[in-house]
Amino acid sequence: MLDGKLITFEGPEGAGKTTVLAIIAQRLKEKYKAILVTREPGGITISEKIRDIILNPDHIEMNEHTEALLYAAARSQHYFEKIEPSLKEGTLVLCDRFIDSSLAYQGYARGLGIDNVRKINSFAIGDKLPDITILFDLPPEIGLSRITANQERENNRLDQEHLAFHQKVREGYLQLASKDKERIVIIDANQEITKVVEDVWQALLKKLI
Ligand SMILES: Nc1ncnc2c1ncn2[C@@H]1O[C@H](COP(=O)(O)OP(=O)(O)OP(=O)(O)O)[C@@H](O)[C@H]1O
Ligand SMILES: Cc1cn([C@H]2C[C@H](O)[C@@H](COP(=O)(O)O)O2)c(=O)[nH]c1=O
Repeated sequence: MLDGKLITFEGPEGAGKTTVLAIIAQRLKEKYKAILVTREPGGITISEKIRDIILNPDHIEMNEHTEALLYAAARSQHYFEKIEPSLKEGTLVLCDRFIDSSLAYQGYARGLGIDNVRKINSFAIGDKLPDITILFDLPPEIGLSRITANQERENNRLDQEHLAFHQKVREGYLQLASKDKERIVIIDANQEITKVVEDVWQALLKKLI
């Protein structure tokens, strides 16, 4: 059996990743038998528990090294318990955030250094990278205003960071994309949702054919 593919959805807060991923997953189900939708940090019991620790807004004392290590620990368990076995069964895995979040948030915006965060992740999951990454790009103030308007969304510890931090996250992502044009496709997320969905769909079709 052919191995599946790992497709990751990345971008700053409120970029529309989760909303668009759900619509794209529905469409892909018409073409592919096996689709798995998952997320980071989380996706399985242990990693969801780590998520609760990392994102708890009361944990303001968490230092940036602990934060980076916890994201990597959650990823290791998620990858080996859920993602890798699914890929081996030929499943198309759609993951809401993955390693590029750690590189952009912890490596670039927190200032730990992209290479240091790569090393932690290399210990956690080896040299695994997504096959395709969709990067939702938009000015952070627009993403943040979207999540503030969404009453149902829980406010997490990273949402509370100042605008300059979220601007750095965006810069970090764009820097990663400029160095890996083959894997990372930038989508303008500051458009009507239907247009964003269509752009993501076309990008995926091109890569999956
Ligand atoms: N293109 C869009 N235009 C306007 N509003 C949007 C658009 N895409 C998503 N939204 C709205 O913005 C909010 C955030 O969307 P969503 O949760 O999908 O983003 P996200 O990238 O997953 O965010 P986060 O990573 O912060 O959880 C939701 O209320 C959603 O309905
Ligand atoms: C995987 C990962 C995530 N983050 C940050 C990005 C967000 O602020 C939260 C996750 O919340 P979401 O609503 O599920 O998007 O965690 C990070 O900093 N580093 C990572 O590796």
